[in-house]
Amino acid sequence: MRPVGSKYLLEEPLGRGATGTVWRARQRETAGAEAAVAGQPGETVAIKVLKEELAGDPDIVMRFLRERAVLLRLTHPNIVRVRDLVVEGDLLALVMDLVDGPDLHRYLRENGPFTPVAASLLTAQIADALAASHADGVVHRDLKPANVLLQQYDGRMHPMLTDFGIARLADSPGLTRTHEFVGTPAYIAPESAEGRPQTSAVDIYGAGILLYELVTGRPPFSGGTALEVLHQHLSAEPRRPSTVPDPLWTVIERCLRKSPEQRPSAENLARGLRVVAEGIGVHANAAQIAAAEGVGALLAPDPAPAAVPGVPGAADPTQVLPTNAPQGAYDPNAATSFLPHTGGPVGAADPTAVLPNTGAADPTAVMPPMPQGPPGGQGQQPEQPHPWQSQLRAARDRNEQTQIQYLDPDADPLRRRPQRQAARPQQQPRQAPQARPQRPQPRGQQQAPAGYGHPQQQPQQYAPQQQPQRYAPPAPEPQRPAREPRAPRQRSANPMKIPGLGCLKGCLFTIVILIIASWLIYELTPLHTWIGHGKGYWHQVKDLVGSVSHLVKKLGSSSGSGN
Ligand SMILES: Nc1ncnc2c1ncn2[C@@H]1O[C@H](COP(=O)(O)OP(=O)(O)OP(=O)(O)O)[C@@H](O)[C@H]1O
Repeated sequence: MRPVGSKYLLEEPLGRGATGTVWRARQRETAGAEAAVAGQPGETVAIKVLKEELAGDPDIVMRFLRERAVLLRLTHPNIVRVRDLVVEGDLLALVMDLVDGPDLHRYLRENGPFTPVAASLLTAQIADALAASHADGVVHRDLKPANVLLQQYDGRMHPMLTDFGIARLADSPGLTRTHEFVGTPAYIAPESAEGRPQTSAVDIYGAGILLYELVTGRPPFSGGTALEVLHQHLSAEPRRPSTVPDPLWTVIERCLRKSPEQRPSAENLARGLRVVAEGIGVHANAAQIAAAEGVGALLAPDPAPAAVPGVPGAADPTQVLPTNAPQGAYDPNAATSFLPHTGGPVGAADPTAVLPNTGAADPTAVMPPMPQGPPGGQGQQPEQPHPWQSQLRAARDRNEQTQIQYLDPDADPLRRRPQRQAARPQQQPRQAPQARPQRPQPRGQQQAPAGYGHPQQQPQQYAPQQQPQRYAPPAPEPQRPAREPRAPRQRSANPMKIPGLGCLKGCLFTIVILIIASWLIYELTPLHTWIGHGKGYWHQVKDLVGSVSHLVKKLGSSSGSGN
């Protein structure tokens, strides 16, 4: 167990995000006066320990300290309370109330979409939290289901917005120097994607995406890469799913307006959603139905939206399309990313939309600093590729160089033995493996949080977005089984070993057989009386050998004298 400051002990990690790791922790002693909640020894809390990249930046530490008061004073029934901030050496940590329950992203994944009524009521509470924070001048900027925790009490689920101010902290001058900003591509408002000035309306856009995801199970904009998703935020209109009632669609559509000035205020959003929930419920009366149908009139924009101070590139309306592009199938629920800005017009990013496929990128990665262009990017030569494009190209080139291809073992120069043979036709690269099978979704009745209406009759199973066809490295060769230790060589049945004789062994054996056979024939037949006149076999053989050698000698001497 690791101590955090003198007052807390980290017990076990609850999860990891882009900005840090959240731990279940225990209070050792009562916190000092600087904490918003003193707490009691033994009390369990949640502590978000910020990443070293953040904690190691003096600008961020300064901002952390400056924002302390804002973070500690944000209290609302639908906001996870920050109890204390710990700055100690290179450690920055936020001590929060521990929420006993899943986050909304996990809940959706496990239970499928909500009914329109349940989705409206849940989002209304999130809008309440936003209204309170916007009134205090705090913009969340990273609204997404993973940042909504579902607290369970009294058998009900109660949404609690967390990670308030984290985006704001991470967006300190320390990071803006590097032309980066914080966000999650599936939930990023168009103005954030373009690096335009941001206001509290970015949270309304996030609420619209979240509401859409609650009723359909997926966010409205998807694509193969983060860049594609961002393009859609900028230019595509969300498609209306057939299951969404008219009044609810009016609310979603207004939240997802490209122009921030046309989105409702958080307060009006909360009110509108409650009117919709009443009007689309099965027990709605005529007046409620009529009110829901007229919800558009309630969704007035905020006349004085809270501005996001010090947004990178806020002064540069030409900055477009940031992405850290997890280049591979894009996960809409990827963690918050630090996204580098690009310069150049929107269209300039089009060629780079075909991004090199580097596989699953670490969604928590902080992109390397981008070289600074001229202030505002205004003076940039149109023909010069933006550093971001150059970086993409370099990554693509690297990829091409290191492309993995199946190599026929016979064609492998490291394995091939020098031998003459006709050139083989080159083997085709192997087919990419089939897409991974989808995880089986939990079946059975969907359980909506109590208090949010009944589950849908036919709960739509949440399914991850269809991943587009993409290059996949070939399947690794199946691992060869480890070679069995070689079995001791089988000895021949004939234990006799005559070194150097080789196949003569058989001849020798044949001669022995012939000798034995001739001996038997000589002894057992009348041959010995006819030929040998009673002499024994060996005697006869000796005589025979003697007369043969005599004959050979005689022949030799006669041929010698003849010469
Ligand atoms: N106060 C809390 N009480 C209990 N669990 C929490 C609390 N805050 C966060 N968690 C859990 O910790 C995990 C990580 O949280 P974190 O906010 O770091 O991740 P995230 O929101 O998924 O990522 P990102 O930083 O990209 O927004 C989540 O699964 C969340 O459910």
